[in-house]
Amino acid sequence: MNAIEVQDLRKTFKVQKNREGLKGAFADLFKRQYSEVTAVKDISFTIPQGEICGYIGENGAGKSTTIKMLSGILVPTSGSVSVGGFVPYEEREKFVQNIGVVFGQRSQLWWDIGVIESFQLLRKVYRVSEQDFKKRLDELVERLELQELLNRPVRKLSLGQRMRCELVAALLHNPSIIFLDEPTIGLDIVVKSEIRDFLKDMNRDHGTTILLTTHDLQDIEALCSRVIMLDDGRIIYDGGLEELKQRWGTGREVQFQFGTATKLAQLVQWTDGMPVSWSAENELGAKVWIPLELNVSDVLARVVGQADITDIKIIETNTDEIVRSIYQSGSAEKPEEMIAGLQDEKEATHV
Ligand SMILES: Nc1ncnc2c1ncn2[C@@H]1O[C@H](COP(=O)(O)OP(=O)(O)OP(=O)(O)O)[C@@H](O)[C@H]1O
Repeated sequence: MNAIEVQDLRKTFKVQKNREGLKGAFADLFKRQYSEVTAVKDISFTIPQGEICGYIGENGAGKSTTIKMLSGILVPTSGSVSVGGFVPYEEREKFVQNIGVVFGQRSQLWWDIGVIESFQLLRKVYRVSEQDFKKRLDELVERLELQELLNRPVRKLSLGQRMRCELVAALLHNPSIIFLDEPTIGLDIVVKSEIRDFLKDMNRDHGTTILLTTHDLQDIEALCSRVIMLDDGRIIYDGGLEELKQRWGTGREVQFQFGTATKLAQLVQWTDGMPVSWSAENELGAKVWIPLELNVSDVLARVVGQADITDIKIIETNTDEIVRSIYQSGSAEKPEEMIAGLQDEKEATHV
């Protein structure tokens, strides 16, 4: 069953124009002028129950606007949306029982009261029984190690502590679908990794569907098998992360450490006839760039056994680099000149 179904979804905002100068301000009093901004342009996708899907794009691409329509905060201009079998903006009361939302840049906890009191208030909002609430809270508090924090006012929590509490707040009513809008923003690497582990466990143990927007591609690598990429309100890629890397990756780099001095000319000779490029900082270390069409093992076979190798490292094209190139081109179709451009960039760093 699909947890989320989106068909030709569009959102246009009417933005008031402010005319310049005193005369303009005066004219605005009598006749307002408006322009339109279309943040989401007829997008369609479905997400099956139990999937973790990354939703990425540059600033202003339309990610938050989509999440707001999916969570019932905004009414679409056109198109249809169904989440957990409900139309979010029409059947709000029933709908919210089934979803959880975390906006990393905003809090749903009350600033001046103890964390546990915010949770109690949310229990009432979501109409969770005392018994279910206690069971769920105990589980979440133990898993996220929040025991010490429950009686502190939210304003006295660190960002990492607050974010862990935000997750509990969004999950107290045991929703089957959660929307996370930049849940790791501003967090240190340790808290980021704790939150990723927690989300992974929750998805595995409860089959929770997760739609995650983030600018941190490590969140995507750690959690998502699928990624939807948005550019200027349109979907430019929807598919596997591995597939994206394969489609856009230009090759791999293999780094060698040698036990005894090995000349660059010797390495070049061993791989003679192969379209690879070698570079070396000294005679005890060298790296080779291998294009995708060539097997790494074929190159290794030429070197291993001949050279005195103490260490080998294989480095795939970095995901950040791939995604940056796609954002820049505005399309996930791989234009030949883009490949050539990336290749030139790579080759500039190799001899
Ligand atoms: N309430 C609004 N009124 C007018 N324009 C808006 C409104 N909300 C968003 N927009 C515009 O819609 C576009 C998409 O914004 P949105 O916040 O959805 O992008 P985003 O991908 O979430 O960006 P970011 O990564 O910066 O959060 C932007 O041009 C933004 O200025």
